[in-house]
Amino acid sequence: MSYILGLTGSIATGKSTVAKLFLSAGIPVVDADLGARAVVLPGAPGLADIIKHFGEDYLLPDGSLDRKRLGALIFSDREKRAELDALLKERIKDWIHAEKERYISEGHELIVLDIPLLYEGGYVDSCDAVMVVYVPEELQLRRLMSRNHLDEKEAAQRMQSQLSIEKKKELADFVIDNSGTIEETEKQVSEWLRGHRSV
Ligand SMILES: CC(C)(COP(=O)(O)OP(=O)(O)OC[C@H]1O[C@@H](n2cnc3c(N)ncnc32)[C@H](O)[C@@H]1O)[C@@H](O)C(=O)NCCC(=O)NCCS
Ligand SMILES: Nc1ncnc2c1ncn2[C@@H]1O[C@H](COP(=O)(O)OP(=O)(O)OP(=O)(O)O)[C@@H](O)[C@H]1O
Repeated sequence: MSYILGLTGSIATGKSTVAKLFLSAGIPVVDADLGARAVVLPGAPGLADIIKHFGEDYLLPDGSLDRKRLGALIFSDREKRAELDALLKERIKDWIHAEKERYISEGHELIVLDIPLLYEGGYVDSCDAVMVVYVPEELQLRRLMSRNHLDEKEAAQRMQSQLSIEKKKELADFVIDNSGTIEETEKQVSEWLRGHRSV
């Protein structure tokens, strides 16, 4: 039986950083953001749906999705975001499910599902437990502004498009505090692994 650990947080709290630590410990990670990109590749039905709904302005000259433009639209408009979610949700879910099943069939003892919208998207029942990567909101805002080169208003809008990190921390089975150094985060993940590797 595989143990399915859901890994989440809010935007820029450090999910990818923690996912890399699991990967380097040899644990398979299903990355929902990769799935979200796969379903809108040129030729994929997800991209056709987006263009039909939002228009050809959201295509780059090479035929790929203009992610920057679509991001600017959906992070500043709740209704548009709900429309995009409705177009992609099931396709992303199917992609995640297929990846999870592939790793289960390979007999992995522990499989991590790295899903930014794990709580919002209704993935809790797909996991045996959920780990939340936490930083206080003030630090989240600073890291998001710096990583994505956003001003404070744009970064705050993106944070508000998800359930707050404080709420996710309350819901979590396990919390990794990523407000210190990467080494401190690594220590918490190693400790968790020591306690759960043979679950
Ligand atoms: C709007 C898009 C094109 C912007 O692309 P961009 O390359 O700028 O951002 P990227 O995909 O790397 O996402 C960055 C982060 O934004 C957050 N995010 C993405 N989509 C959403 C959303 N619909 N609602 C809330 N937060 C979101 C996630 O934390 C994600 O990790 C893209 O985010 C997208 O297609 N979103 C819809 C798909 C989705 O729901 N993705 C989340 C996977 S569970
Ligand atoms: N412990 C840390 N110390 C300093 N910087 C960090 C730490 N952890 C992560 N970062 C930085 O913070 C930013 C956000 O981290 P990361 O990309 O892992 O977040 P994420 O939760 O995966 O984001 P997203 O929701 O957008 O996928 C990155 O620029 C990363 O390099």
